[in-house]
Amino acid sequence: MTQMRLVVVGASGRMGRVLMRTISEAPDLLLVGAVDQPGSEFVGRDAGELAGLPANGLKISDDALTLFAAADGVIDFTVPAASVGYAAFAAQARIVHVIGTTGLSPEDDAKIAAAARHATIVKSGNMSLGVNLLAALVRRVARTLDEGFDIEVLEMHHNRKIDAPSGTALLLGEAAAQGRGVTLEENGVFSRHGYTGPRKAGDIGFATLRGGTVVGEHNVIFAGAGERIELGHRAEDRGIFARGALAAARWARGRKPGLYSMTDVLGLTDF
Ligand SMILES: NC(=O)C1=CN([C@@H]2O[C@H](COP(=O)(O)OP(=O)(O)OC[C@H]3O[C@@H](n4cnc5c(N)ncnc54)[C@H](OP(=O)(O)O)[C@@H]3O)[C@@H](O)[C@H]2O)C=CC1
Ligand SMILES: O=C(O)C1=N[C@H](C(=O)O)C[C@H](O)C1
Repeated sequence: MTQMRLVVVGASGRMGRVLMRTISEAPDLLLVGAVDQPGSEFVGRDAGELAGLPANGLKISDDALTLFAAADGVIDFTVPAASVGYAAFAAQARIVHVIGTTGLSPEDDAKIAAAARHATIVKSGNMSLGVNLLAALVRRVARTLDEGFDIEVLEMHHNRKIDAPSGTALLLGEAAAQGRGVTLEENGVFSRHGYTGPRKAGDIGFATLRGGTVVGEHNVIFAGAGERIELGHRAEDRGIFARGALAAARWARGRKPGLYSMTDVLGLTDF
């Protein structure tokens, strides 16, 4: 098969740079475009140099649609409003769109689902193999344990992160809710402060820590009477997210339009 031609949007971001480096190491992938938002100081700069590589002659562009028209896929770790716009462009170009962006609202998700009528979209709050395997384990454990075990999701990230709780924490909370046969909308508790009263049986609690340069740490705690089960994941390097996103792009190539998750990509549906 020919090389898959990819555009990275949010190219100057923490993930954008790692993605461009990871693509340069993959013989089956070709970086054909690198995009930042109009007005960005990085537009016009060499994409290779931005990624810490030798110059590659590819200039950072703010014209996403033109680049999408000549590509097979786009890899997107940006901000919600940008990802919604890029999904519409990907639908116009009928290409693969891998979305790692977190913090999307239900309205954003509805627009992405609409774009998936024409684009092949893979979206996940965490693209790593480890976290998606963890989610499958959480679903399984939650199915076994009853409300005698309180479920709490704890996460820590670097001090530049702008959304909370993390997309991964929500993904893990959803897995716990699914396992228990309930919904996060009804059972999720996202903040506690002041005179809260005792914990309600069946709640799925979230706690958020921010500080330093932590790439991403998640723990799901099942706290019972006299014992506690803890399942966790520590991301040590953003390369795990980039490799997962590129695996998703390869998997989605040639697949019919639709909205897919990393569970589909990794074949964990029946776990
Ligand atoms: N699913 C997963 O596995 C992972 C998800 N993430 C998520 O990915 C997202 C990005 O994370 P991170 O790289 O750390 O964040 P950064 O802030 O470092 O990068 C985001 C980039 O997107 C750019 N951007 C903003 N708007 C646009 C636009 N309209 N077009 C193009 N680029 C735009 C920003 O540019 P500017 O600075 O000019 O605003 C910035 O360069 C977050 O939502 C994060 O939670 C992160 C890691 C893993
Ligand atoms: O913003 C980040 O950095 C990360 N975001 C994702 C999330 O919100 O879960 C994934 C990863 O944990 C890093």
